[in-house]
Amino acid sequence: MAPAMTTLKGEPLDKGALEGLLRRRMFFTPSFEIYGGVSGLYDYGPPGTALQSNILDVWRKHFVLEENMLEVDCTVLTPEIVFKTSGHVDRFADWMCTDPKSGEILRADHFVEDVLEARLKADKEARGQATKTEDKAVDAKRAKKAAALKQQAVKLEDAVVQEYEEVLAKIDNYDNVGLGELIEKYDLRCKSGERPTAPVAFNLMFQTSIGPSSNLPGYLRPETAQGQFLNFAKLLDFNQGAMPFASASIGKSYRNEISPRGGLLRVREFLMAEIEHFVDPESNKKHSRFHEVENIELELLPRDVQLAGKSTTIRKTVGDAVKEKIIDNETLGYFLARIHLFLIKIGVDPTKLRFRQHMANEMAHYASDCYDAELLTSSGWIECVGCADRSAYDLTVHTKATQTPLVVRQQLSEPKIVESWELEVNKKLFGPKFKKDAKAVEAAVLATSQEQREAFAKDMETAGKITLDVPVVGSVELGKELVTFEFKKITQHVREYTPNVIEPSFGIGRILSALCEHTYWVREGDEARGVLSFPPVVAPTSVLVAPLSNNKDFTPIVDRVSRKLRVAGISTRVDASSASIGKRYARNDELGTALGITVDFQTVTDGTITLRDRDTTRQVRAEEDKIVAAISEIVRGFKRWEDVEKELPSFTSQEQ
Ligand SMILES: Nc1ncnc2c1ncn2[C@@H]1O[C@H](COP(=O)(O)OP(=O)(O)OP(=O)(O)O)[C@@H](O)[C@H]1O
Repeated sequence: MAPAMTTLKGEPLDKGALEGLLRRRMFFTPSFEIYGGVSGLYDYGPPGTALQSNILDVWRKHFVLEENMLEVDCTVLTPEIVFKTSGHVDRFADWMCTDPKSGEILRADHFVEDVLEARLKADKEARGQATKTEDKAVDAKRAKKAAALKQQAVKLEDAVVQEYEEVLAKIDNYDNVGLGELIEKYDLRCKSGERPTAPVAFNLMFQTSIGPSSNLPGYLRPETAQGQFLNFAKLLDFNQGAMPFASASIGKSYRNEISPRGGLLRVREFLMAEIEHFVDPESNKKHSRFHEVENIELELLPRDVQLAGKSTTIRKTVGDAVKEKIIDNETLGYFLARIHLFLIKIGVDPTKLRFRQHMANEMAHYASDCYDAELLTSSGWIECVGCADRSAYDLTVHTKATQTPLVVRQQLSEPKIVESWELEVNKKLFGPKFKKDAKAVEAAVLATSQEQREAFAKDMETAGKITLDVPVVGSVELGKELVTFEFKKITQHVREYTPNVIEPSFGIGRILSALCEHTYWVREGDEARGVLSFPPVVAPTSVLVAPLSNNKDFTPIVDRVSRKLRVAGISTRVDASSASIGKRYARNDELGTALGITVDFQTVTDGTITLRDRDTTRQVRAEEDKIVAAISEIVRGFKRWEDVEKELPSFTSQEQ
């Protein structure tokens, strides 16, 4: 089981208090609430929206700008043929079962997980109680009673506890049959007391139809990736044919989750930021910048550890993990390290971050290896970034389906002699014979593989014709007069290959939600108050500007300071309300505002203002321009509060 969740200061997390804060301060809120809401749909309020856009800003700088990625923005609406080809129509599904009595729909793996975890929890509590009674037993009679209680209270045998823990460690590896067997073996019951129905596949995509005639079926995309793959040839051209390169995209995705839960953790509409890094498979997936990250240490939970029923991570440098093949290749290792650095930069607690390798059955249908960046939350360890090696799967299937070569043509420095089945098409006869389908038929002939050509050459010799399946057109017969096959030795000046793809895929809502838990703590005082210690680079608002009172002399100064901050591109919020300065600070601590400026009577006389740090509540005092410059450095991540404190005189006030 996942360890108990703590706050930034190591206290047990009061989830209810944090949720109350996030709701009260409108970080996010259920959509359509006044109509009763729809589960799995959330709106973001002002601080949530600002936090999200700051996380995205860091993401763009950390990945897109740093690596010259080609950012695209593709459509959400996607024709069915795309997802049929990519395999999503047939396989993008979760296992679902039903409570036969109440009709409640359950996600089968979550159901098994929940029941086993609840049993383990009850067992743990019972054991704890029995031990306490035992400790207190001073005479023989009471000791006997305590022993009897222990017998009664402990419901699970040690071996069963171990079995449950082993099942939970590899829960993602079970398919419908496996989950069904677990339900039967452990007699798992729904809330109604009944056993659920056998798990069946439920496709997670939202179906729709495009256009008024309803004859073009489509789906809302469940990931942004396909748009990037379909544009591969154009992107390669844009990149002047240079490999490797990466595309990136930020956009909404949609999944009809069986049972949304955990607030933003499992929703039906969510923002993804995805990278598709295209790499030559013959390069051993080496990465030219690997040396920059090879000494970074990661907490890894490899597949074999989980299969052994364990969940203890191993700490390794990325360099060693790649050498030892715990991480398959440099490019995958490079991105895991870059993901680690990004998450730390935005404020994720490094002690609540691990990288878990997928088990064979858990991997999406397109992936050949996958590591998830998981963050510890009050709902346990949650996947927030998936980093999959999608091999050449997507580009290959789309090439086949469309006869559009999504490949790289690499000029060889030395020509290569290869033996190959070549074909010749008689274009003059194609037009009259196939009319409007001529182009499609020709493309299908040209797209045939070496194996197909060899078989067709034999068919042509024996039967004098071949039969070819042409997408959309159907089955077509071609005689010798239309196409001929010949085995030739040819000199190749160009190597043609389908790139492999490494895909880091970020769920922004999950990251944001986990970040709120990781940065939350409670400041004790006359009244305990929540604080969200976001790093200044992502804090929803960088600076609070607060006049000490509503004295009219303060107004022009407040206006001038906030204008200067705005001109410097620093997000600012003026709070000239009548609440005490302490209350205004506390409100902004809950909002995660990084810094606070106060304009007071001294400002009117000597032009100095104070600057307060949210986390320490310590203050410095200096001239307006010096303070604005210091804020600018902190917000851009160039200086820390401690550096500013060394440079500017400190200031003490009663209400910090
Ligand atoms: N329903 C969802 N709500 C919020 N974020 C999601 C959801 N599904 C996926 N994500 C985010 O998108 C990222 C990439 O999606 P991916 O397909 O790898 O997820 P997944 O393996 O299907 O997730 P899970 O197993 O938790 O359903 C995830 O790491 C997660 O952050």
